[in-house]
Amino acid sequence: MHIALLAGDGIGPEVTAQAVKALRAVAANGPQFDFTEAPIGDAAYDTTGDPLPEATAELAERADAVLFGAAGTYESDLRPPEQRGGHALLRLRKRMDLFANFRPVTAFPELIGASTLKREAIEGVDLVVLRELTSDIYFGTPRGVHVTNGERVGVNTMRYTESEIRRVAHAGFKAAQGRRKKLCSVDKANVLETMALWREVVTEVGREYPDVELSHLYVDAASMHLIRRPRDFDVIVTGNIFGDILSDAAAMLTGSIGMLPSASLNAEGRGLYEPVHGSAPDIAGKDIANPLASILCGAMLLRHSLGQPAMAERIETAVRRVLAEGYRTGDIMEAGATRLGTEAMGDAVAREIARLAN
Ligand SMILES: NC(=O)C1=CN([C@@H]2O[C@H](COP(=O)(O)OP(=O)(O)OC[C@H]3O[C@@H](n4cnc5c(N)ncnc54)[C@H](O)[C@@H]3O)[C@@H](O)[C@H]2O)C=CC1
Ligand SMILES: CC(C)CC(=O)C(=O)O
Ligand SMILES: [Mg+2]
Repeated sequence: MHIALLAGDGIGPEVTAQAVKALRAVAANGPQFDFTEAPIGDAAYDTTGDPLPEATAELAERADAVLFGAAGTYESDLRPPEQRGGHALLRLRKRMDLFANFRPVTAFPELIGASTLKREAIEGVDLVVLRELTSDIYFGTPRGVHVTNGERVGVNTMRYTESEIRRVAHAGFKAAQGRRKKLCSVDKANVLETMALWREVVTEVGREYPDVELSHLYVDAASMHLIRRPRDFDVIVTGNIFGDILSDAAAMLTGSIGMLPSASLNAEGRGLYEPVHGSAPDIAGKDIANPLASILCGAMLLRHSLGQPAMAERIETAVRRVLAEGYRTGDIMEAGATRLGTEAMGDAVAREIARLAN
């Protein structure tokens, strides 16, 4: 089984190295994985002039699955889009048609104390943000900056076609059917025509899933309810920009953004697995980033792309055990715990995986 490894920028290479460690540990007595590395983001732009070289895109398309780190830095974010590290990821998502981005938000009991929120609010939180990933204001045209009446005008276009909404809605209802059968669609239908269409189409699709309880929230209120009563949510389906923002907020229910993995899937079930966090330039190169989001991406990859649910579970159990033993990276540190660096946390998880195999 062939995994394309696109580590990218900042903490991307540090955390994906730990995910690879976990995947190698879990495969020690079973099918082996071949990893092929390829450049993406600033690292690729600096050497090839393109943040998404054609060879990288082709490798990602050919592989059984893609393990991605993070792309972009604050410097490259200010360049024209085609030179930005982060833009490379948008292009790859579009090219592979990875429209369904599943972002599970699980409050590990061991980490309740690491959250800034009250225990009563987050105990038992288990929800999924399903973010549409290939359309919306991130891709709509016209876009750009032009001069009108002597001043600069920035333009982006929020745009959704009916079929784009329909397919992600189906993915949301199906995901809810496999869970607690509740789907909350988040939009801004009171102000945006795009989002009025979103609500209409999700409601239509909902008629095909009478066993799923459908609710709707506006994104502003949803962000409040998500923090106030997170346990009420099962699956949240939303557009690209709202899902981007809501999932970072939801990360704090788990203690840290360093805990959130994600799977970006297309209609054929092909997937790219990426932590929800970015390249974190403020902590890059210091061996302090939390690798658990990336390691948990490895588990999602095994489950969704490689058909290895037992192996996926072994990685997840190992993560839980390491947390139960009191090991923490700085972002989830609490009194009485043992602080580990990125590498040491990866080693601890790999060790636990090996123990589980015996
Ligand atoms: N998927 C991707 O490749 C993404 C790339 N980006 C890019 O990353 C760069 C930084 O963006 P930010 O807005 O600062 O978001 P970020 O997610 O990289 O960092 C936000 C904050 O969370 C912390 N953090 C993130 N991941 C962590 C981890 N694993 N362990 C411990 N702490 C962690 C960082 O230190 C920082 O304080 C930008 O250039 C941005 O464009 C941002 C989001 C996603
Ligand atoms: C494409 C990324 C740079 C934007 C982001 O924050 C994300 O996809 O979560
Ligand atoms: Mg984001």
